[in-house]
Amino acid sequence: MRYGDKDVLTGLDLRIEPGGVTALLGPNGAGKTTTIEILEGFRARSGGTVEVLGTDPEHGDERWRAGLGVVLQEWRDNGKWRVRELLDHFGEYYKPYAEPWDADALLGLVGLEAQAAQRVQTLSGGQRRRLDVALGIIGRPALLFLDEPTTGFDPHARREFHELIHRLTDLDGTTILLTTHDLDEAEKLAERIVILAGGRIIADGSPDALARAAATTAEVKWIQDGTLQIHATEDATDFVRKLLATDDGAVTDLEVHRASLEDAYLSLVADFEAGQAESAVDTFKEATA
Ligand SMILES: Nc1ncnc2c1ncn2[C@@H]1O[C@H](COP(=O)(O)OP(=O)(O)OP(=O)(O)O)[C@@H](O)[C@H]1O
Repeated sequence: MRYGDKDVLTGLDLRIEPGGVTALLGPNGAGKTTTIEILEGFRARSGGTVEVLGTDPEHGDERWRAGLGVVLQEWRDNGKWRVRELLDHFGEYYKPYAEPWDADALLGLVGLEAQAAQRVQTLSGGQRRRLDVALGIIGRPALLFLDEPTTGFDPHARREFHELIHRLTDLDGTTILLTTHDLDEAEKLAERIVILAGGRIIADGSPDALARAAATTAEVKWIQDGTLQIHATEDATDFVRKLLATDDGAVTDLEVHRASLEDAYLSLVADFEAGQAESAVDTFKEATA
């Protein structure tokens, strides 16, 4: 994908099997929204091949679109509608292609029964987001896209939303692709995490596999002659053994810190924000290779 003369996605190669939750993770501006907009058929790509539910999104017809659920980052339309009426109305659109959710059953699923008769514009942020999800799944999509679904949520609303996502994945075998820049959220929700940075995928795997891969580098810190020393090593035990064998008592305050996936990811984001995209990607890849 290229905007003007700026390449935003370069060589992104991704295949997602049906079922489960995949999180597309990456720092601000990594290209997550661009990627899912291309997959949703909302944005024309500059090149490459894309197939979603067996169809090129650029040529997807209404039947194809009815198989997708889309929850965009933010939208504020339909404020005057009442919640249940809006769901009934949207459900009608799906009838030629699918048996849509019954509005009341769906309100129960997303926890908005008490707001059924309320106008959309009077909902809280978290309630509005749950309505967005209800609208996204009302046609029982095979594939649901969620773009940064919990941005702006307080911790309680975030936890409730995570429970909702878990309930959804148990239903109808819905496949979910969500974007987030919150690693913690990705680890909680997804079976697979795909990290996008610098226009390409720099890590791809289960949260456990990525965490194990990232934990290979350890940081050893100590004070010697009043000066803080830091050394990164893959074999901390061997390094420490050699250090202490030669220290003559000058080494104090020895600490070994094993890098977590979060450490590797946070340093990637910090380097990105400092404009050091290339070296950030290389360091992260070394840590998770
Ligand atoms: N319509 C556009 N025209 C020009 N550049 C764009 C356009 N849309 C996005 N970009 C640029 O493309 C890059 C990727 O943007 P995108 O919104 O896909 O990132 P993102 O990973 O979703 O970021 P965020 O986490 O901030 O939402 C950014 O550098 C952005 O400035």
